[in-house]
Amino acid sequence: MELLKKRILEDGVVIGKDILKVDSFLNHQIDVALFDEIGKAFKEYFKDKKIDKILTIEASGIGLACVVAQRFGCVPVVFAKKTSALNLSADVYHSEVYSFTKQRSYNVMVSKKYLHQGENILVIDDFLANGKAILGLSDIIDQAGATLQGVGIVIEKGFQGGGDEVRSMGIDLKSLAIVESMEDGKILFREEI
Ligand SMILES: O=P(O)(O)OC[C@H]1O[C@H](OP(=O)(O)OP(=O)(O)O)[C@H](O)[C@@H]1O
Ligand SMILES: O=c1[nH]c(=O)c2nc[nH]c2[nH]1
Repeated sequence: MELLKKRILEDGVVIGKDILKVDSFLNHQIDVALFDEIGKAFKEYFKDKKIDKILTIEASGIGLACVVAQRFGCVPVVFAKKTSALNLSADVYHSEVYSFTKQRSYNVMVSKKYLHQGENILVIDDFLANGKAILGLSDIIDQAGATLQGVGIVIEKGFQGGGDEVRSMGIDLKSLAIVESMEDGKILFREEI
């Protein structure tokens, strides 16, 4: 998505070897007009799929999942929770997810009330790095007996390998921008085939 790549080059900041900071438009302050374009791009890619629900993981995926859901007839958005709470049902699907940015594991949970056997699920998230978040969500979808129809990611860091692992599992993964390298702070994108 050219608009997104241009924005990453203009406003993205490389931290160390492998963190791309895009919090001025993607995951802290949010550019709603850009989100709308992102929603359109995912709808265009997944337009032939029947989608009953969108699944994401808190926190950064939630806003994106909502704009994508609007493009699929306002299907429900469900997000996996990273911490337990008094208002979370005890009857949950759960999976262990290691957070690359927080450097710790979470037992992420989705109430059994909100994912059902036979449902067609589109997973949406802001970043794909080592792939742990997507593998955890895929595991939860399997536990529910639902079907993972595809995964939409805004920024994949191709050099961390998670995206290629997800593709090798036969999952239909669409990343709107794939960063191939960030050496010396210079962002290079993977050529699209
Ligand atoms: O492919 P992975 O290695 O799993 O990395 C990608 C995940 O990391 C980020 O979540 P983070 O844990 O930073 O939480 P946040 O959404 O609260 O920022 C991002 O939102 C993805 O969910
Ligand atoms: O803002 C972010 N930048 C990153 O490089 C990253 N990797 C996983 N999750 C991420 N979030």
